[in-house]
Amino acid sequence: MPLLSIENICKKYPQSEKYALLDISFKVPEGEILALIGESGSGKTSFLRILAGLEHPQKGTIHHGDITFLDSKKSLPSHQRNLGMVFQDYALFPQLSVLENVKSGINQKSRANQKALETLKKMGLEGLKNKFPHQLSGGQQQRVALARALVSEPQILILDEPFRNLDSLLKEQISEELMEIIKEISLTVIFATQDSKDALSMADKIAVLHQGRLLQLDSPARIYDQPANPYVTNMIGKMNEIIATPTEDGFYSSFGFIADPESQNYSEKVRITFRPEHAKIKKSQEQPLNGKLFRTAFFGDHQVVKLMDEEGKIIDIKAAPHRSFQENDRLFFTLNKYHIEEAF
Ligand SMILES: Nc1ncnc2c1ncn2[C@@H]1O[C@H](COP(=O)(O)OP(=O)(O)OP(=O)(O)O)[C@@H](O)[C@H]1O
Repeated sequence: MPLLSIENICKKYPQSEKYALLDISFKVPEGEILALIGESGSGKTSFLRILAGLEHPQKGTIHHGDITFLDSKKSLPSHQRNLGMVFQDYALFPQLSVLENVKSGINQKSRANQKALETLKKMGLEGLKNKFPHQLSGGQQQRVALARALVSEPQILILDEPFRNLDSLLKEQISEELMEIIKEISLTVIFATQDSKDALSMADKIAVLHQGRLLQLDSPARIYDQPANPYVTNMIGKMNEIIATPTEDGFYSSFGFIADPESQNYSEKVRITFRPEHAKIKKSQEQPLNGKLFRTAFFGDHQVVKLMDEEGKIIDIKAAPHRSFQENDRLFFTLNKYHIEEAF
């Protein structure tokens, strides 16, 4: 089983004072889909380019099974790493037809035409084979770029923000197609994204990058439920935070009382954090927790209710889409799941 093993990658660009990547180490088992998530400038593209052999770090090693991609003595040329790549702007050759573009992804020239045609067919692109990139929509260009990346049957697929330029409908369609292909051929995939929803829904593991450092690498569920620190928490969806004071049988907060014998384990103020879906708006007013309705935001299949305390602090609660609320209403809620930690 070729395991992709990355150790201690450090990258600093000339004329830059900061490291773009600092001591990045992790492993990706064969067939796993890993999402690299981080805001702009966190180092995602730099990492993918190093993995692809297009950029060289100051330090670090990369092995794929028993093949050395990179160590202190050598760097295997990109075309010998058996990987496919799709970058943000697709990088299709404008002067080449779709067929020629896909053929350019094949190193071995024998049967190149036949292979390229087979790949185009598999991806439903056969009818476009004589068109040029400027005659294609963004979604079609994306598919051609993907066809070119897959035509050589790589073992690793690298995608840099593959859905950035696509509208949400097309994004869903292409990501589903991509998942099907990936499952069929058991590819190892590493994709960069700034969108936590893409990372959570598509990846087996998520690696969170911040200022060139790897903050957490975990399954989507663990990253979501047990973020390692406040940065990861905020990167992956909304997390509400309430500061509360422990008493004998619970916690007092600006949104009311949270009955919980756990409070006995705390003597100082605590931070109570919870996701919007872990609170529930109740019809009954006999709940100790409540807030004034500040605003609702409608998302089709759900709405987010924003409640405010007396000090103007706002929390988000997910609610069914059809429930109607009036601004300034006092709404009562319960907490189903939350995390407690010392506040200071
Ligand atoms: N060729 C370069 N020369 C100098 N600095 C660079 C170069 N490429 C990237 N950097 C710097 O390295 C850091 C990481 O950039 P990188 O492009 O890897 O981040 P990113 O997470 O991919 O961002 P984005 O999502 O905007 O593409 C940034 O501070 C960036 O300015």
